[in-house]
Amino acid sequence: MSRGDMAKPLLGHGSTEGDPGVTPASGRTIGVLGSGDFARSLAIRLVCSGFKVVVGSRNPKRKASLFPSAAEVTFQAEAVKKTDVIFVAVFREHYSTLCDLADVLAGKILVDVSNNTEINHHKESNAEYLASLFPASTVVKGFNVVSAWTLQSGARDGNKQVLICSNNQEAKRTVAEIAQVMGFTPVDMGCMSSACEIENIPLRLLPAWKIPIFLALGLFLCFFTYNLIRQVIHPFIREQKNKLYKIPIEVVNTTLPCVSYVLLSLVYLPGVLAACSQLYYGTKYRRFPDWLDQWLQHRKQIGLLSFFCAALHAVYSLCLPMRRSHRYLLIETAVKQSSLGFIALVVSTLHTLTYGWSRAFDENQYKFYLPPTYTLTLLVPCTVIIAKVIFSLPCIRHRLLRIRRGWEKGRYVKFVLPSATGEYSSGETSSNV
Ligand SMILES: Cc1cc2nc3c(=O)[nH]c(=O)nc-3n(C[C@H](O)[C@H](O)[C@H](O)COP(=O)(O)OP(=O)(O)OC[C@H]3O[C@@H](n4cnc5c(N)ncnc54)[C@H](O)[C@@H]3O)c2cc1C
Ligand SMILES: NC(=O)C1=CN([C@@H]2O[C@H](COP(=O)(O)OP(=O)(O)OC[C@H]3O[C@@H](n4cnc5c(N)ncnc54)[C@H](OP(=O)(O)O)[C@@H]3O)[C@@H](O)[C@H]2O)C=CC1
Ligand code: HEM
Ligand SMILES: [Cu+2]
Ligand SMILES: [Fe+3]
Repeated sequence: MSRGDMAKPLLGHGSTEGDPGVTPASGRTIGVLGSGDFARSLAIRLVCSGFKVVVGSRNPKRKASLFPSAAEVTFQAEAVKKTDVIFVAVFREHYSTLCDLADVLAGKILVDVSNNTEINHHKESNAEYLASLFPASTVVKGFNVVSAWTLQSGARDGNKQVLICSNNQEAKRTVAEIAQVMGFTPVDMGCMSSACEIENIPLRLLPAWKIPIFLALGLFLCFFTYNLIRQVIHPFIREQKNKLYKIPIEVVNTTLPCVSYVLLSLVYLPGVLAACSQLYYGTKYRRFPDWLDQWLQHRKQIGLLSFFCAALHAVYSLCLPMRRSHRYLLIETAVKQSSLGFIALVVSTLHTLTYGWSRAFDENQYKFYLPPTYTLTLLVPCTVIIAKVIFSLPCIRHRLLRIRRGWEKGRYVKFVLPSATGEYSSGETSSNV
């Protein structure tokens, strides 16, 4: 999705002077249908921004106490009569229950703030559905990208942008003004056909974390089981020693750095695979397979989870009663933490190599022939580092850099024979920097 057009605000400086027929945004009465979380936060925000607010509820008496006293809470039909801009803070599933209001809503602006629970769950967007239920009203899509929490806590933190779309320019302008008075930055997303895209935006945030979180949990489970066998089950079977007390702290604290470490290397592995693919096909214009594309896009989240596990490990370790021999390790790991990224990967690996080397050949360390966790965690990171070193060899690096600037192997082959005109004497001419 291109974000370029999201950056420009809809209005310059919230000027309303030019329109004689339009009441100045602030001081206007705004309606809110529904009395849920979003409606409440919206009402608070509107009141704070100087608007008069009328809330329409099916049960105004019971809900009135939830709203600021400056907001009027009344029956749906009553509320709608008092205003011509109404926020519909009701779930899509309940839109049809509002149909009785169609007459009073005629000619007014309805703002659809709804989100979806699944991407493209319905054929048409919620806003288009609302518009089809109320053909005499004007529907504007907006505000769904801000959460009830952001509305209440103010737009200072988090996203200040409010994406708006509608088929009616005038209505869109009115809603944009309201957003601006409320302290948001309205962004014009064009006509109603953009509503579906706008509704799916909040959902995209979750899938970005889904795969990395499952990955981290999966790794955690694997390493946990592995360490459990080595640290608890093995002593129990071989020496009849009960070491269950080790589970909550020691086993977890051995598992966390391993997960963190492997996750960190998984941040760099897709870049290596990308380079392999580009070198193999000799072009950067060939689309990667979907899994690699997904992986490249999830690197940031994987990296953050890795950092999170390392931080948790650090907290665990610092809270543990520390043996003297661990001081040395502590200093070293503290140094490790200060330099994040690829350097951290290399340093962690060097550290683990030196620390794990002696263990790798010590037979006592092989419980049930299972190598120490250290040795195991080294596999992926070492692959990544070796690959990175190989790719930094001048000849390969040069080729990779050329590919990433647009040079293509295919074209090189095609033009390698000097043509009659001598125009393409070398492959270099086809690289466009
Ligand atoms: C979501 C996503 C999808 C992608 N899909 C494709 C695809 O379908 N097909 C395809 O061929 N590529 C694709 N790319 C690859 C992209 O163009 C980069 O070549 C690749 O991601 C580089 O790997 P990296 O991020 O690990 O590189 P980094 O680790 O960031 O960089 C590795 C080295 O290469 C250098 N480098 C990186 N990019 C460039 C550049 N553009 N010009 C010069 N030097 C550079 C860096 O300076 C560094 O030295 C995709 C990238 C992403 C994020
Ligand atoms: N919560 C959030 O952070 C965000 C919510 N949204 C959107 O805002 C809308 C409302 O969300 P939210 O406030 O969280 O939901 P709630 O469930 O908290 O509130 C929904 C409200 O709808 C009203 N309503 C009207 N008709 C019906 C009906 N037939 N059945 C049930 N309720 C009805 C109810 O008010 P009453 O009983 O007074 O009539 C109820 O309080 C949704 O479309 C959601 O997607 C968008 C962005 C963020
Ligand atoms: C302040 C920060 C840190 C402190 C105080 C710390 C402390 C410790 C301690 C005490 C141990 C021994 C645990 C045991 O054997 O039971 C340990 C092990 C380990 N630490 Fe850290 N650590 C820190 C940060 C990190 C970081 C950032 C990494 C890298 C991701 C890391 C990777 C490891 C690894 C791989 C082990 C070995 C686990 C095993 O026994 O198999 N540590 N750390
Ligand atoms: Cu886009
Ligand atoms: Fe949709």
